Amino acid sequence: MSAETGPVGTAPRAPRPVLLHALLAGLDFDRYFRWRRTRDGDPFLVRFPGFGSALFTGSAAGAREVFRAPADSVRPPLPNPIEPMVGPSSLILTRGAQHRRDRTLLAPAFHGGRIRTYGSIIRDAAAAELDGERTGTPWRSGTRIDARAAARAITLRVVLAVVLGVDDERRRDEYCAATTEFLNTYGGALMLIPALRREVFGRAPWNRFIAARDRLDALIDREIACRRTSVPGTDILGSLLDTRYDDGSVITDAELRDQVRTLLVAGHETTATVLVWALYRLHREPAALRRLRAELAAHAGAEPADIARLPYLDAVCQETLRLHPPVPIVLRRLTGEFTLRGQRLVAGDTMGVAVPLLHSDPAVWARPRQFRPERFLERHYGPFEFAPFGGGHRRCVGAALADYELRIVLATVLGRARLRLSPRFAQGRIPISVPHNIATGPRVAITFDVLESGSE
Ligand code: HEM
Repeated sequence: MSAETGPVGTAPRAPRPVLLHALLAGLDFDRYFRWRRTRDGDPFLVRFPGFGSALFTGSAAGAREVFRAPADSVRPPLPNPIEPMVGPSSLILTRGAQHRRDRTLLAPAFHGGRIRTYGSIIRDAAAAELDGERTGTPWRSGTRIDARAAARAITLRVVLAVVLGVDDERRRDEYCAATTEFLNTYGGALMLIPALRREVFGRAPWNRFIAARDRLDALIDREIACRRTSVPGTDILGSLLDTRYDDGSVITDAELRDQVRTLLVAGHETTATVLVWALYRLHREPAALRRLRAELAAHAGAEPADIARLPYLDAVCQETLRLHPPVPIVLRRLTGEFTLRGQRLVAGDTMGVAVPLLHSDPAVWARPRQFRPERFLERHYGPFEFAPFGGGHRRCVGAALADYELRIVLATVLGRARLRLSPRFAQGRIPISVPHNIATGPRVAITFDVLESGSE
């Protein structure tokens, strides 16, 4: 529900004390959501101080209702914590006719056939990280790897190549530095407390964020200006410059800048987080790791497109996305009346899918807390049971790229290196997930020790 209107009709009230609930959700939202489902059933209302409330469902029946809501009856909630990062023209934030128009422009650049041409770029990006191109330190036995830093470096390299065609070292370094600084200056506090978004004598966190965003925008603007006067290129920017809206007009520079920034942000932290969790889970489950290694060994030297089709590799990626969806909540704000799981909502109310709950619904998933990729070989799960990329008319536009990238990077890393979780992570509790910019990921930096690597 909107903060202004409060609950209507039969909809439940936000639990009190509000701040205590916000604190519990902030400390470990996964656990908080599970507790709320057990206590209140499905759906339940959660209040986000500063952003209003949302009625959440974590069931397949509820997800079906949310994802099937007519496109004109919903829009993204505003204010939105990521708005300063992606900008007002971002596909993530636009609605109605503008969203339809931009989606039609962007979606073809992410179709499966197009994505498959990026196979060698993805494999080379993973290999470059193992060779130590970024750090100067190749993965050799005895090296300790910070999995998030390594995964981010790989996925940033991929997204820069795929979206902007960046393939030379100088430009890559420039973009990597600007994007990383941009992301690092937008911490959890700025994201969740809008009151902090103000300039204070040029020294506040907000000032640093604006300066970093300006630096990244300057690079993007330079790229757009250069491409407008030359051959557009085969990357996603090229395809956006080359395409016209249905009325014959072209995308403006300001809109293009927001879309490019969106793709850089949405397209690498998310995938990087899943890679970290996949490596972590596999190294905690020796049988799964053995089975995957055997499958990869049987297809050593295969083309990326063939690797990406391997069934157990596919199951491992799906099971990781099930247990650790990097975008754990998917929200829709209503423009008219709607009924979610029997609860009446009105215009301005917000409803959402709690993806971790959907992915652990005992009615669908046997032993849901267990990492068991085999479940994806035994049964097909429908789009309202398994929805790491959301659903309906706003389903993640980069899903095919992310799926392809996950499989090829994982295969390249496991094919070239033998790793061991550092002793502190090898046993004990699974780290909790917290928001990192646009995605949630492990709160602590998970590290691996390299036992053996193709770089030696
Ligand atoms: C494992 C990686 C990823 C995950 C789990 C993920 C997940 C999601 C989710 C849950 C949504 C919201 C969908 C909804 O509202 O129903 C979304 C939207 C979006 N994602 Fe992804 N994403 C990933 C990777 C990517 C990549 C690689 C790109 C592009 C390079 C991308 C670009 C976008 C964009 C532009 C949207 C907004 C779509 C719209 O509103 O029409 N994502 N993503």
